[in-house]
Amino acid sequence: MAKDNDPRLLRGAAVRQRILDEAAQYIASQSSIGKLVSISIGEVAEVAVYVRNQARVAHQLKLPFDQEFWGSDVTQEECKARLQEMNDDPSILGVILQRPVPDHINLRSLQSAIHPLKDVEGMNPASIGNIIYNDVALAPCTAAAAVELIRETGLNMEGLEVVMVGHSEIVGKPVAMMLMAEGATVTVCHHMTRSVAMHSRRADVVVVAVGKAHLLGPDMIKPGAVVIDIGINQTPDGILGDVDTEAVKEVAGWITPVPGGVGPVTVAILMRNATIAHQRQIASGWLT
Ligand SMILES: Nc1nc(=O)c2c([nH]1)NC[C@@H]1CN(c3ccc(C(=O)N[C@@H](CCC(=O)O)C(=O)O)cc3)C=[N+]21
Repeated sequence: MAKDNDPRLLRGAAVRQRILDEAAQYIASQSSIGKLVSISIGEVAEVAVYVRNQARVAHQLKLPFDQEFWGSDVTQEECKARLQEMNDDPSILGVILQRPVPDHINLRSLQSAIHPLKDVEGMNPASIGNIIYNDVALAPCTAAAAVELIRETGLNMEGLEVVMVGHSEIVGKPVAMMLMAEGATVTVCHHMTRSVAMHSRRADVVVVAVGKAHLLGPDMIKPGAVVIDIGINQTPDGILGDVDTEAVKEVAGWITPVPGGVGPVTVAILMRNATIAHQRQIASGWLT
């Protein structure tokens, strides 16, 4: 196992603390602030882990927090009605809808039902479009966490060759857009890409968000590359990332561990997004 002070490990702790300190300061400066509500539909292990950490950190920050668990038999109409109520509830600051949702639920329709000013994950189609215009202030949390960790290396992002492995709407695509906004040259690989290795081997930075344990091996990166592992795979050996960390860290220049890398920063970004939503609600005259 990597030693704690292994310089090749790009840990999330320092980035997380900076972001949380800023959010805590903002929250303390407000006479009052609404609550962040996290909605889960059905039982999903990695969602439970995420929501538990949201609750813990919100409590530390003194940010009011609520979690709602909707049964996997909930109907689309019931979901939309509840989201509409939340949009109109002044005690609620923002809403995050955990993924995945049961197959019978139309996720995009629900994301659209969360008012953009309460959309703390930036996944309402009206919100995610901002990223195309380089407005990345309020972006999907995991994607923003990956970008913050690349920035932590100190590498100049302009012209940086980045390969994003995975093209999900909540991670892969936002990461690609956000890094392009920083001037990087981004290649996005996915399940139809003929050879991922052909692309990843020439990359300065490889970001992996596929959901396949140890998908990325040491032969798939060039020496000194930055490797950002966004995978959270439940396996009989515990939670593994999408990268074979022990083998890849012998070749990489930096590599984010799982746990201890992107995950903790994701939670911090969500808290920051909540404070940004609050500022936007004030700017829009919703709040005084
Ligand atoms: N709309 C939506 N957005 C998400 O961002 C989202 C989601 N749905 N569904 C579930 C996944 C999973 N996810 C995690 C985030 C942080 C940790 C985390 O804090 N991990 C810690 C360890 C956690 C622990 O073991 O306590 C770490 O990696 O160090 C885990 C999982 C976000 N997700």
